[in-house]
Amino acid sequence: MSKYGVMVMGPAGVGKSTFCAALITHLQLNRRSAFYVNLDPAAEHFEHQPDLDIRDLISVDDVMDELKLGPNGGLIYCFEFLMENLDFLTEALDSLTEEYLIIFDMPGQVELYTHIPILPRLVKFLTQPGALDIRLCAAYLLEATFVLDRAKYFAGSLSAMSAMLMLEVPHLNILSKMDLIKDQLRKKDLKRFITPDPSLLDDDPADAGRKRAGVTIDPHSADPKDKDALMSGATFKRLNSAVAGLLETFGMVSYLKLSSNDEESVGAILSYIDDVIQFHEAQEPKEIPDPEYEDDV
Ligand SMILES: Nc1nc2c(ncn2[C@@H]2O[C@H](COP(=O)(O)OP(=O)(O)OP(=O)(O)O)[C@@H](O)[C@H]2O)c(=O)[nH]1
Ligand SMILES: [Mg+2]
Repeated sequence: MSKYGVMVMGPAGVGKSTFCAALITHLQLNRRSAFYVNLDPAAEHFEHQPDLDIRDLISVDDVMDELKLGPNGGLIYCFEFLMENLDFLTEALDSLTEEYLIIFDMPGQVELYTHIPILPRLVKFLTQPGALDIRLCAAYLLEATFVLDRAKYFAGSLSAMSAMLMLEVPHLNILSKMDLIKDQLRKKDLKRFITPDPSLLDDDPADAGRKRAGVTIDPHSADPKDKDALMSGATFKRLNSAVAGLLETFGMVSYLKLSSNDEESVGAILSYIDDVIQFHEAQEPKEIPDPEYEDDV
């Protein structure tokens, strides 16, 4: 029996847990079953109590105290510990039927997505045919306010693509917190961010702002405190163009829009999730009770 799941990932504070909560609420309202797995050992508050919680296996505070690690080292240790105790996941997930959407709420440390090969191992374990065999997709969130800073937006898109290449499961990129920017961008402009458009770097409002203010930048400034020079010099521009060119060449990244406080928006993302994991194909047709015959039984 197949199982179905989504792994909600992305940098710190992008709205992963809020999205998980909104998704669970939406599923409940639509009479669907969710199984919420918290894999963030440092998480503290939940709108919906997790059905399975990594904090019941290992506590990041204990790890930091006992092993004298900082928060990021502590998190990596917790994940290595989880990988050595995979029964913790198998025992809880094995009996779930195909009706459930298993929602994995991931931590925000970027180290987890880029520096170490733990996530690909975890995903392989969860999706392995003949074992848990979860049809899993990744939902990678990037905060929509990033589009207001072109360099940040392209760097974020590069991190999304890197996660995509690393995990090898169906992948949805999502611009979260759209409500924060919807009044600041015209629809036409937003389109250029939905699929990263390298020409965005040619009309960076930050450049125009500097020009208007008559600020001249010394791109060769040696003073590391001269952040404006570093972040707008010719070398930085070449780097951003290279990143934008790379994203265009691969042509893999495009975004869906999400406002977690808008149920319609959450529902739309859920239909994409359902589609990529082919959730509906596996559902048994449900028998709808017919009141005419109920009395005969
Ligand atoms: N305006 C707005 N704020 C949001 C939205 N989603 C989340 N937030 C806010 O963003 C902050 C961070 O949200 P979380 O859901 O905790 O983010 P996270 O990605 O789980 O954070 P970490 O687990 O610490 O990496 C909170 O203050 C949320 O209320 C959204 O769609 N719109
Ligand atoms: Mg969170």
